Amino acid sequence: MSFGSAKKSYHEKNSPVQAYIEGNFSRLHPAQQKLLDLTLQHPRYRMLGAPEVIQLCQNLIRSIGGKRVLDVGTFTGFSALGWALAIPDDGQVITMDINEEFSNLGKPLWKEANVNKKIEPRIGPALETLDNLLINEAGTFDFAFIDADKENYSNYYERIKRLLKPGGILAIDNTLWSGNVVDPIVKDEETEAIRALNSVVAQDRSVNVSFLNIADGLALVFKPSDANY
Ligand SMILES: C[S@@+](CC[C@H](N)C(=O)[O-])C[C@H]1O[C@@H](n2cnc3c(N)ncnc32)[C@H](O)[C@@H]1O
Repeated sequence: MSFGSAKKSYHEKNSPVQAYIEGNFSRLHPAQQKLLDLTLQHPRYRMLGAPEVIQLCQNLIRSIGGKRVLDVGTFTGFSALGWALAIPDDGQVITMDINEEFSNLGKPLWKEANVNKKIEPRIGPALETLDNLLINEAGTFDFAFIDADKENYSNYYERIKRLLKPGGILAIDNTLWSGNVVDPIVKDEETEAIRALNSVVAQDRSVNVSFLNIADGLALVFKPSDANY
């Protein structure tokens, strides 16, 4: 089996199907489009979240009336901007990264979209930020997006389940990892970490799940409205 084409970066794919979907259904705010264009010039642009994943998650946030969002992995702030645009004025996005500089690209666009006051960057290892939030804010978040270091995906999952409100939604990005998760030859640490997380999610009967073959793979985890954890 060949995974050659699947291993191309999502942002380098340019199929007619993708062009059709983007051409007809993309609803990026002008500030999102600017940040997308700017980030694509960044040397590490491959880390950028896929626009249709961001749009899907924005729609989920709007549908559940989400106000408080956790964003694990800020990079240039493209995902954080999406969540901030989807929540009301009194909402809050806590976005986490170990690198403070990446988000300097996005901050002027957060301001341009007039959502900067809703976004709170927390610099440092996301695991520490989540542990600190667990002290007083368990069960208070409507939506979370995991998109940082793959080795910690299972740790993020376990913490975020408790930080979400009953009825809250968690989206986990890159769960296909360019197809590597189904390629038995690939055994690097990141691939193994994503496989381990996928296996935990697949077997976790305390949540509802959907695994989407969109962009680089997206696992959606729904905390039931009667959850008691
Ligand atoms: C894939 S990028 C995030 C992309 C962003 N969500 C978007 O939609 O454009 C991953 C980010 O996670 C950050 N990161 C890596 N390890 C981390 C850690 N232990 N704690 C917090 N952030 C981390 C990296 O610095 C990088 O900016």
